Amino acid sequence: MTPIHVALALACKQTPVFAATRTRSLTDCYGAILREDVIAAVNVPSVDNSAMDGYALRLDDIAAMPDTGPLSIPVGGVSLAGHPFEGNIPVGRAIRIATGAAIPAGGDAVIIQENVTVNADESEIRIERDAVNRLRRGDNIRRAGEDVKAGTVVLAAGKRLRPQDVAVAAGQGKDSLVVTQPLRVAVFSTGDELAVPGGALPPGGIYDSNRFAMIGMMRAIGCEVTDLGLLRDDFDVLQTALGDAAQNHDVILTSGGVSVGKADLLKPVVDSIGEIHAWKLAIKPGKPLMRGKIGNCLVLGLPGNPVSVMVSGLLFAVPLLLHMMGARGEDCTAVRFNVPAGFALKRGTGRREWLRARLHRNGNGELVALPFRSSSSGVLSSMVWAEGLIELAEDRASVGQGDLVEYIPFAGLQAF
Ligand SMILES: Nc1nc2c(c(=O)[nH]1)N[C@H]1C(S)=C(S)[C@@H](COP(=O)(O)OP(=O)(O)OC[C@H]3O[C@@H](n4cnc5c(N)ncnc54)[C@H](O)[C@@H]3O)O[C@H]1N2
Ligand code: MOO
Repeated sequence: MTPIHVALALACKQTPVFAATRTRSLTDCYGAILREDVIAAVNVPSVDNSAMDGYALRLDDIAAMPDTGPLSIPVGGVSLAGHPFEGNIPVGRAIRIATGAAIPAGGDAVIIQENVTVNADESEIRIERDAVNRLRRGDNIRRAGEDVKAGTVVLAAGKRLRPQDVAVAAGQGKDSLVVTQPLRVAVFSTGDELAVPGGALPPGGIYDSNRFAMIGMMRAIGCEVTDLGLLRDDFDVLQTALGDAAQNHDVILTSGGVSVGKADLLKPVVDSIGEIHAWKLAIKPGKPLMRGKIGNCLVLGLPGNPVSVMVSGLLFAVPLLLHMMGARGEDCTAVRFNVPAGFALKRGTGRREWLRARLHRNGNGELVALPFRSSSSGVLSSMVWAEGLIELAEDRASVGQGDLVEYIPFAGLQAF
């Protein structure tokens, strides 16, 4: 059995980054993998501007005014966002200024309007002495380039584009970006005991749920999914289906049929028309995971148990596919943090294990991680109950109450 980090590193090494890219308009880029560096063309903000509604002042003029009592300063003009005050601030004057408006030449501080009193015809402001004393150079001024400096890389190739990333590209005047073309992923389930949802359930049967977990995970990472349905445990059926799918897909993702039973045909089928690279991982759940290739098409055979299909999908298939799409390291790995355990357990070592978990505030107001009542890989409702996973390293033999455990919130995984 191979540790998952070894298997994943090897799989990434043996799986080239998908070459096909395309230029998409910004609103079609959410969730896609950026394949170009975006270099800032302009400073943001483009000029020094005001962070607040108020009055732009020349502090040297103020220094030359009486140093006791309130100050009365005539208003010499207006600077609005999109309608700057032209020229220098006249000596001894203040300029009324709006948030986002350019600081007029000579202005070196903005006093917010709440801190001044304006006379009836708005021709003069009065500033109390304590407010005068608090004035500092640069107050409420956002400097040109303070957010983004022209010439710097604002988005690096390999980034999985979130709303803020797309927004920053827009802030640079871009209306499109070069992103990875969606991977074409064929998905199917295998198993004679399975019935298609919507149809009748034969005695002893079970509805095919795995396909819907797989399709959801693939869609969530931006793949173009072909749903190939449910296939019987039959060598010829599987060979034909896999062979056909490999012709026009980049990835085939299947569930079931990868263990060691007689009906577990995925491995011999892939062997007969392609190659097998690896098929047993030191993980729980999800141990019998098959990775292979038919022509140029990557084949991932996930184990049939419903929790196994999700856990191995989230922690192996998804990171591998993101790597294929050109995602950079941190966008392929799960976010995790240490939390005290609200439970205790002993376990056999050798496999990395994920418990379905939730964070819970205990009697002392402390946040602790709690596992689901069952760790069986057949209990899909555990995934519905859970809000994340507790990860136990291969060599961890026990967890005591209050010991730190690694917690991966579902939101920290890429397929949510
Ligand atoms: N002798 C051994 N038996 C098993 C081993 C082993 O090492 N030696 N590994 C176990 C582990 S761990 C897993 S995981 C499963 C994986 O087996 P398969 O991938 O071949 O999956 P199946 O046998 O087809 O199904 C397992 C289980 O999951 C249910 N299932 C399958 N597909 C679906 C679906 N689409 N929707 C809902 N449920 C599904 C199926 O009915 C079985 O109950 O093998 C163990 N056995
Ligand atoms: O690997 Mo199996 O997935 O433990 O149930």
